[in-house]
Amino acid sequence: MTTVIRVSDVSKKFAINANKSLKERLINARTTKQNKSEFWALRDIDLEIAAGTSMGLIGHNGSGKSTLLKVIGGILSPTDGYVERRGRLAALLELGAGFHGDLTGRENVYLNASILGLSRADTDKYFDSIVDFSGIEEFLDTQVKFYSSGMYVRLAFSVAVHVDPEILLIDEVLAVGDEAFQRKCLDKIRSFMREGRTIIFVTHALDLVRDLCSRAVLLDHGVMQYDGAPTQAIRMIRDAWNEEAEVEAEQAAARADDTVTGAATYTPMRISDVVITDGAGQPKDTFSPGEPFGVECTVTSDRRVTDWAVGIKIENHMDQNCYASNTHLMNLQLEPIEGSRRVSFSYGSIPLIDGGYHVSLAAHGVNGPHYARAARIKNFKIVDSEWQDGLVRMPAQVQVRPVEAGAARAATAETR
Ligand SMILES: Nc1ncnc2c1ncn2[C@@H]1O[C@H](COP(=O)(O)OP(=O)(O)OP(=O)(O)O)[C@@H](O)[C@H]1O
Repeated sequence: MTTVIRVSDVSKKFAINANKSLKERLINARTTKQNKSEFWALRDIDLEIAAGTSMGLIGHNGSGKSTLLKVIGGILSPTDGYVERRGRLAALLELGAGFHGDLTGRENVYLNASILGLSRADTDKYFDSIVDFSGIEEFLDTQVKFYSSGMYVRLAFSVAVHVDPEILLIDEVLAVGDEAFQRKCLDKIRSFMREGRTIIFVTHALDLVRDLCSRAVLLDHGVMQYDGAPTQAIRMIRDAWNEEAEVEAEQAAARADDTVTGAATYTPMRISDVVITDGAGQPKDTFSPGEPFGVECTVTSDRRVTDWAVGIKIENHMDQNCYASNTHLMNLQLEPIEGSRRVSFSYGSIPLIDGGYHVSLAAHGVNGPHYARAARIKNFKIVDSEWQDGLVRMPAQVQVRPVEAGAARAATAETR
């Protein structure tokens, strides 16, 4: 396998100026040096990237992904170490980079294409196709400073993929395009991959990394935490998010005792001793999809309340609501409460996909006010070796059979 990019022992340091404004800088000109602090955005990164690799760079905000992509693209030079590249490279790094605001879209196509190494004659040849792909023909003679961010990206992506790059670097910019254009870009990226080109992209869309990449690099505070299979990198980042969520949950739990709200009539209730279980009362926090699952809590009311219900909600790490219900919707008529009640929700199976989840509970009137909330009070994890998109894990039977009699045998597959 030919190596097209080699990143050797790369570190990148930025100087951060404490004097933010020009005025501050002028006033403190003499002490500028003292007001500068250093910050390492990347530390000791080594990567060898073979031709045809599709690699995703993932990590939390500020972990160094864009910096690494810029260093790979030669837009930033490393403080230590070096980068070697082989082959024509096109990069979509920052919105509008490579574009001149006062020039029209048409003029920028020529300018940008020449920066990316395409001759005037070749640009003439590809021009119609570039414009056609971008879908912004009617704005071609408008200065790009009047473009929306989506229009910028449409034109920039279109130029980048028409200059016949062997290496394509893409930062999060595609996210600003509308859904139809994003789909078109992804189709183009897939066809680039089939042609054996090398693609490196930065994204927060983990599903995309799983779908498109053969390799993923996980950065954490500028340090490479993992380099390998996308599924493992995604699991590691989700675990890190879960840990953060657990800290939040602990803080929420600490507050839960006094998370009592009422409408005009204040009715103090408390939710405490929340446990995630195996559906039969045993504490458990990691499940396979389809396993029994349960949540228990104690609801306490200092005074008699006749109209009450308990609600439960499960959200994923993207804050998407995966499930919500309450005892009233489950047709359970609760006896009036005064004192404490142990409430347990049991489910025969938990049909969610691999990932981390948060459980929230609430006590409220059947149609009325909230008496107590315990938001994101507990977390649990679903671990699944088979990857699926969406929210729910649906057991499936698939059969592919020949239409012509006797042509081939039917293929069947089953997931539980
Ligand atoms: N030109 C710069 N001068 C000073 N600090 C910088 C500069 N560029 C980036 N940084 C800092 O370096 C760190 C890494 O930034 P970078 O943009 O590479 O992170 P990222 O992982 O791409 O983040 P995000 O997911 O938010 O886009 C951040 O703390 C950022 O503030």
